[in-house]
Amino acid sequence: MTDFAATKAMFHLPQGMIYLDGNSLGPLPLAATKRVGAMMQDEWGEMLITGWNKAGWMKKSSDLGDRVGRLIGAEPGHVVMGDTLSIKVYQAVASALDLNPTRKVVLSDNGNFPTDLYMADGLLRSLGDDYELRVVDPEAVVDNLGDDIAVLMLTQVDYRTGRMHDMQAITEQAQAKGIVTVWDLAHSAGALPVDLAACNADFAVGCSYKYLNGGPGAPAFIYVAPRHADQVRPALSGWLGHEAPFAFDLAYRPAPGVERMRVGTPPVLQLTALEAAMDIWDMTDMAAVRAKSIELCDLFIAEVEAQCPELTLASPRDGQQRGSQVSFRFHEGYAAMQALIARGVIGDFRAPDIMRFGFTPLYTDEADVHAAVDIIADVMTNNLWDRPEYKIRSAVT
Ligand SMILES: Cc1ncc(COP(=O)(O)O)c(C=O)c1O
Ligand SMILES: Nc1c(O)cccc1C(=O)C[C@H](N)C(=O)O
Repeated sequence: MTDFAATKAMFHLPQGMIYLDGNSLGPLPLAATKRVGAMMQDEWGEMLITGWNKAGWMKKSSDLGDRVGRLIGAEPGHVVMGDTLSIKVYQAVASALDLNPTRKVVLSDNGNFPTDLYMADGLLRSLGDDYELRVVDPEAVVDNLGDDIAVLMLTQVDYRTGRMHDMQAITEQAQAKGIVTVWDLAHSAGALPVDLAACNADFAVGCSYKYLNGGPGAPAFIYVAPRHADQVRPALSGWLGHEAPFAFDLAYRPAPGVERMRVGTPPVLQLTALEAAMDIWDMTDMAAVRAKSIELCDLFIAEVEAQCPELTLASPRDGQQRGSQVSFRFHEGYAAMQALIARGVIGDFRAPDIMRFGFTPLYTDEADVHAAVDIIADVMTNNLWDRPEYKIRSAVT
């Protein structure tokens, strides 16, 4: 059981705004302001360098890794926080390739978030001309699990449409072909129950600024399965992944387990904000979050389809096949989203024509869905999007 009215009261939700973009950046947990303020004052301010020991700054990456790990079905001690997701993708793919040294191909799909493809491409280019990044349609992944594939790198939930890959089935099929798997859980962690251990996943990565509500720039996480954790060789062999960072040895020796995936100094202010967010997650049950998320998404789809025939559903209709977002296609989707934002309904736009809305039961309820749909219907029925100022694209969309 989760008391969603209680969790909603724990966030700062600006007056007059219906926030449907927690799939990109979660809102501020009220306790974070005080907690980060106190950390700055009492720890950074008063303790200075001694804070690393006295305030336990160095342990935060693994303590929080375990708290995030609970939401994604990781074995305790097998998730660590740090760096950006792009970096964690690079590390996971590099280590996965290293476990499969006779093969040279990384397989992914064209629904993946571009940075994952860019990072894999950059890594493979540095390894030599005989390495290849092969990108296929999401529906063609299973048919392309050939004997030459070393690593399968997929994002479980498509950032544009919310379509989900079946992690358990695909992992099993890939491993049967000798392929090592890397799952990006950016749109899964905090959005739906994930069970990495039950899926026998090899590596997983994700970010903490979306559904987890750790704030802009919050650190990423990485999971390495227990059977690989003491075997993998980190490609980014930073000193904090060393067995004895403060021995200052000139030779690199990896730390035991997933700790070796740490690179450099942890972002302590961001980790402190994430602690406040995880206090809320500690009160929740992912099965209840999932049930509520499907209810909210289904309600939104039904109401939008009843009132806005101009919009075409781009997400799977079946809640079990969908993450925690709903996307609609509209030829002037960018302008329509700007018109909505101007009226307090915050979603986002993904090229070429997708209007994307995230549903986050911790702080979004049925009343928000009804209120948002009223405004969407007004914008669509009365063509309120058709104004030149809504067509000027900003740098960040
Ligand atoms: C699937 C996925 N991977 C990676 C990223 C980005 O990673 P980073 O935190 O490095 O910006 C995002 C979103 O920004 C994403 O949706
Ligand atoms: N990480 C972001 C950023 O730094 C700025 C703006 C947006 C983002 C995002 O997270 C985008 C997101 N991954 C997406 O699904 O589109």
